[in-house]
Amino acid sequence: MNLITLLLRSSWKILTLATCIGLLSGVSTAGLLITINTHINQSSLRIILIYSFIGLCLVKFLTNIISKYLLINLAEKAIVELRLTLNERILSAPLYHLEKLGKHRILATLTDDVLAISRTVYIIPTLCIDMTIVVSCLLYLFWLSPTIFFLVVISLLLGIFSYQQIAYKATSFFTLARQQEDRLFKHFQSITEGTKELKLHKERRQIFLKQELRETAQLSRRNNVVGMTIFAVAASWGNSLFFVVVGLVIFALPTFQTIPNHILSGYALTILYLLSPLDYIMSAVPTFSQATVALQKLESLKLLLSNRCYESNLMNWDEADNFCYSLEFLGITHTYHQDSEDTAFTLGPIDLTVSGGEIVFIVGGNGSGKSTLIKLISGLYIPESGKIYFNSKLVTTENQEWFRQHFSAVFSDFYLFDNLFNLGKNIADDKIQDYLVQLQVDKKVQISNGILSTTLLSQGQRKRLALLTAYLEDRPIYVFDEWASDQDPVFKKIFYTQILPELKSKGKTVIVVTHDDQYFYLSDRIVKLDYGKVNNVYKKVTP
Ligand SMILES: Nc1ncnc2c1ncn2[C@@H]1O[C@H](COP(=O)(O)OP(=O)(O)OP(=O)(O)O)[C@@H](O)[C@H]1O
Repeated sequence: MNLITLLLRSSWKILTLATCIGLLSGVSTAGLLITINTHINQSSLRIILIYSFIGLCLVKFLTNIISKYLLINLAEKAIVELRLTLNERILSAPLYHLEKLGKHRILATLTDDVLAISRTVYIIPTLCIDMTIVVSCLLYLFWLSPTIFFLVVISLLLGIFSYQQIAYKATSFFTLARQQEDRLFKHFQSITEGTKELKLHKERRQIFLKQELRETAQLSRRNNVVGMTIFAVAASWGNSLFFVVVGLVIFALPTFQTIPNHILSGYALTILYLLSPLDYIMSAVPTFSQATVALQKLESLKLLLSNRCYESNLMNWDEADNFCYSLEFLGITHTYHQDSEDTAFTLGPIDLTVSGGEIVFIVGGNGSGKSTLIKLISGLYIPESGKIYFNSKLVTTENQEWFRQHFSAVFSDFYLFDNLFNLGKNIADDKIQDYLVQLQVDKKVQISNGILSTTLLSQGQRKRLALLTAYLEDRPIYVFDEWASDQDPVFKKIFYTQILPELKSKGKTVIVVTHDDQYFYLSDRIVKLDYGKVNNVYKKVTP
């Protein structure tokens, strides 16, 4: 995808209209130059020239404004669409792919790359008009004298070719600078997520600021400066080349053959006029190069290309079932591929069948694969091998999105949304208030129009609100990843002895990752994991 297709996709009609009006603006500029040159080479003042001059000034003024207005609108639309598409694609990309990229790369893309592309889109309006001016002026020069025109064009091509060679070198520095940006965002993430640790440890903070952050920022700055300087040199070279052409036309050519005065003045006037639009075009090239680097980055992250997943999200699925009769996993596996395959972790193959209304506990030591298993179970990871059947229906890449809609989950690294309306359900505030009382957070949080008054709470309280969200979702399968680990003993007991049995009595399937062995007896089944393999499946344990 390049910038032009991005703009074309936004609205090709506006682009065509703006280009036509821009063309008119360019032609009126050439007309103005012709009028001025004709007047300079005439002894008497002709009224028609004055009217033409005024008329062309007016056309140039109006077409300039209209064309720029249309293109600015188009540019804004393209940027909004790029932002929205990018966010949609991120959400539809496979979770494992996003985890591998890391938050810092995704943030760098959403901020830096979008900004680099936006900057380009903003200069496009003036660029289009300037290009039409250049083309119209060149046509005028051809009309004045085809022979001199070819001389000018050869010099121009020479200039463009040498400029391109230099520009190519400069782009490689922009690519290096962009790589540093990813590292820079990783440092920003350390600052926002590691504030407490950095505040507490002076030496760590200073080493981080001076060695890591400053070094990366300097490296990025240096590469950008080198790239920009190369472009500045190239632009000056191109500019000087034009004066060389003017010199050749005015001083050198007349010594070989007689050239009429109106042609000489026409050439000098037009070439000098061309300097300004050409300068703008040349100064726009670095911005274009940075945008190209940004677009290449987007494509290398495979965010714009994950069409398959994206389209599967847009397909119309059957309504999600409201009961889980059976959930079968046959030989499912997942591997976290590492640079060295020796350290890669593989979960599975796992065979497991869960029925509706069953409470299953998943237990095991740290790093045994419990969280990975529930990501596979809930359809967030696509199994590398094996099959999943939900209510006897085979789950495939195409209906993965539909499958996921049967789960409500509170993960250990959950995110709490304050707007409960985005659940797509119309639930009265009074009902939610009752739940807040049951969860003992009513003194801290109020609900108004489906929005929680605050989410700035203790981790245990936030988890209770996440549980409330899951409750309201009212889906057939519930998944809790160490939900009770942050709860006080009283509420932990309420969770295991009241909330879980209540869900079960409603026919919900409940899958709980837990270390709380004193409550193991409440489960219908315990799946014990040991380094990615199912070690044991215990049937109901008695207290
Ligand atoms: N995104 C990831 N990329 C690479 N490896 C990962 C990733 N997530 C987990 N792992 C590895 O997979 C293994 C299992 O991790 P997992 O989080 O599933 O374990 P767990 O049983 O939930 O552990 P804990 O009880 O500590 O939460 C670990 O060895 C971990 O290093």
